[in-house]
This record gives sequence, C-alpha cells and structure tokens, in this order.
Amino acid sequence: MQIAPKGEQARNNTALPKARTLIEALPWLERFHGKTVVIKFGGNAMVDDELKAAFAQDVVFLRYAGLRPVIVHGGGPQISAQLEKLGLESHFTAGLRVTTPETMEVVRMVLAGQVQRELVGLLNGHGPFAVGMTGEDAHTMTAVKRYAEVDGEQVDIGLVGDIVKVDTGAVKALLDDGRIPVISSVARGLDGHVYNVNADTAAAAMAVALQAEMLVVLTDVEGLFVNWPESDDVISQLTAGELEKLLPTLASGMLPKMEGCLHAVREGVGTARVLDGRVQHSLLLEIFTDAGIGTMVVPDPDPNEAIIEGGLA
Ligand SMILES: Nc1ncnc2c1ncn2[C@@H]1O[C@H](COP(=O)(O)OP(=O)(O)O)[C@@H](O)[C@H]1O
Ligand SMILES: CC(=O)N[C@@H](CCC(=O)OP(=O)(O)O)C(=O)O
Repeated sequence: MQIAPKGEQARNNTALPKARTLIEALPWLERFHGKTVVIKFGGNAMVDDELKAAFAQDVVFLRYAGLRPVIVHGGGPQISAQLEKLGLESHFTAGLRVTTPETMEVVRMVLAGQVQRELVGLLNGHGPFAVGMTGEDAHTMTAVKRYAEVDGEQVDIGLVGDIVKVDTGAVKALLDDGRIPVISSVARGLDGHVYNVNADTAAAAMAVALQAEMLVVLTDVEGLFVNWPESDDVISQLTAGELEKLLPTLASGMLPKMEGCLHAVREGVGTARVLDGRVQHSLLLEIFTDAGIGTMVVPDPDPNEAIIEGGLA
C-alpha cells in the first residue's frame, strides 16, 4: 500500500496544463499517424550540442508517435571548417559550393563520415532506429551536373549535382522495418562521378519521391521573412503561387530552400515548412501544436472549389 503524500491534490492541479498540452496533440497524432515526414537538418541548425540532442529526441518522438521520419542532412559550415583546416578555401556561386574533385572528397568525408555519423549516434541513443546512408547507396539519388546561373549565364561550378532520379526502395525498406533513414546529400552521377548536392534540393527530391505528407526544413532563421534584410516579419503561411512570385526576390541560402519547398508542394507533398532550428523542439511544436511556428507553404487552392465557393456566395 502506498499513501499519497500531502499536497498531491495540488500537484495534480498543476499537472492539468501538461495534460492539456498532450491532448492538444491528439488531432495531429490522428492526422499524421503512419505518414512520412522528410526533415532537412541544416548545418547552421546543428552547431549547438543541446539543440542537436533536442532534435534527436523530437525525431524519435515522431517515430514512437507512429510517423515515418526521414532525415536528409546538410553540413555546409562543417565542410567549410574542414576545408579550412586543410588549407583550402570555400567558394560559393549562387549559393552553391564550387566543388573541385579535391573538395568533393572533403564534402563526402564530412557529410557521410562526420555529420551523418553524429546524427545517427544521437538518434540511436534512444533505440536501434537510425541507419545512415548517402544518396549514392543503392542508387537512392542519381544526379547530373548542375551549372550555377549568374546574370542569366551558365557558370561551371564543378562536381555539383541536380537530382534527376530517386529510387526509394532502400529508404522504404528501412521505414517498413521501423528504422529512421539518415541521408547525406551526396549523389551518384549518371556518368559515374560522385556529386555534391545542396541538401535542401536533396530533401525536396526525397519528399517528392516518397510523396511525403510534409517536408520540414530546419534552418537558422525564424522562417521566410517578408522583405529580408529590411524586415524580419515572418510569413506564417503562403500558397505555392504566392511563393513562386516571391522567389526572384530571395537571396542565396533561402533560395534553394524555398525552391525546394515550391517543387515539393507542386509535386504532391502535402505541405512544406521552414522552421527555426535554433529553437529547442521546434519540430515537435510545429507538428503537434495548434500554434505552429515558422513558414508553411500550402498547395494552390483547387480552382474548381473556388468556383463553387464563388457560385454560392
Ligand atoms: N527572405 C529571407 N528570409 C529569411 N532568411 C533569408 C531570406 N533571404 C535570405 N536569407 C538568408 O538565408 C539564410 C538561411 O540559409 P542558409 O544559411 O543556407 O541555412 P542552412 O544552413 O540552414 O541551409 C538565413 O540565415 C538568411 O541569412
Ligand atoms: C552544392 C552545395 O552547395 N552543397 C552543400 C551541401 C551541404 C549543404 O547543403 O549544407 P547546409 O544545408 O548546411 O547548407 C555544400 O557543399 O555546402
């Protein structure tokens, strides 16, 4: 027999708000159960150990809640740091790293050997879930050479790739086995070379191929700012059409992210969201609370529905 300590009743009352928070998650748990969510974890969002640990908790929480999370990760700052250690400079053209064969070796080493290993280790601290791979494995991502566009001109930036094909076989097998795939943004070229792929682009391609419920991009700002850098007002929601009009005004960094979100939503992904990876548990807050944070891109409204609405009005 156990006797409840004095004051237990009062403690129960303070526990009620916690229960309410859990109940707030119920409609989202119902809605997203069994659904695939592709999460892009950016290098700038992974500079802090506490944040990385919280991210791992969130992803494992999603897995236990019955979702099917897939991680596609970057590691731009980590690649640049390693290049610097080796006495090599980083050059970017239109937001893409100029990638010589020497640079490519470092990109592959840092993404697959360092960043991915660390994420896999953090996730597996919670159970036997994470399996690391790169886009090269099992021909998961196939790329062709990508040129950067500067003032309407095509510029050769070396071994940078654009994804032309995604084979989801290995990823789906892992998901069906209850695992969490952690994929580095490196792809095998049609020509047999290994290509460096922007991680936002890779995540969007994976979300489309899996026809995911959601693409979530974690980054180092609160979301898409209305008029950056003049304003830091965050756009909480916009349609694909509205985003398309905004794209030409976006600066590098945000451009591949929003291009990826647009591509995803236009090609059948339910929604695409850009979140502040500097906020602990931003992933859980976005998916399981009514408030939501960051920027959400939704598909264009169905024109037929608009006509019916208009007709009834
Ligand atoms: N409209 C915008 N809204 C928010 N950030 C923007 C915008 N345009 C450009 N940026 C820049 O994009 C950056 C995010 O891209 P990036 O640094 O490549 O992140 P990550 O490493 O997460 O991929 C922001 O820190 C900001 O400097
Ligand atoms: C072609 C290209 O630029 N590739 C990126 C790949 C990593 C990446 O995208 O990392 P973040 O998401 O942290 O920016 C790079 O080499 O930095």
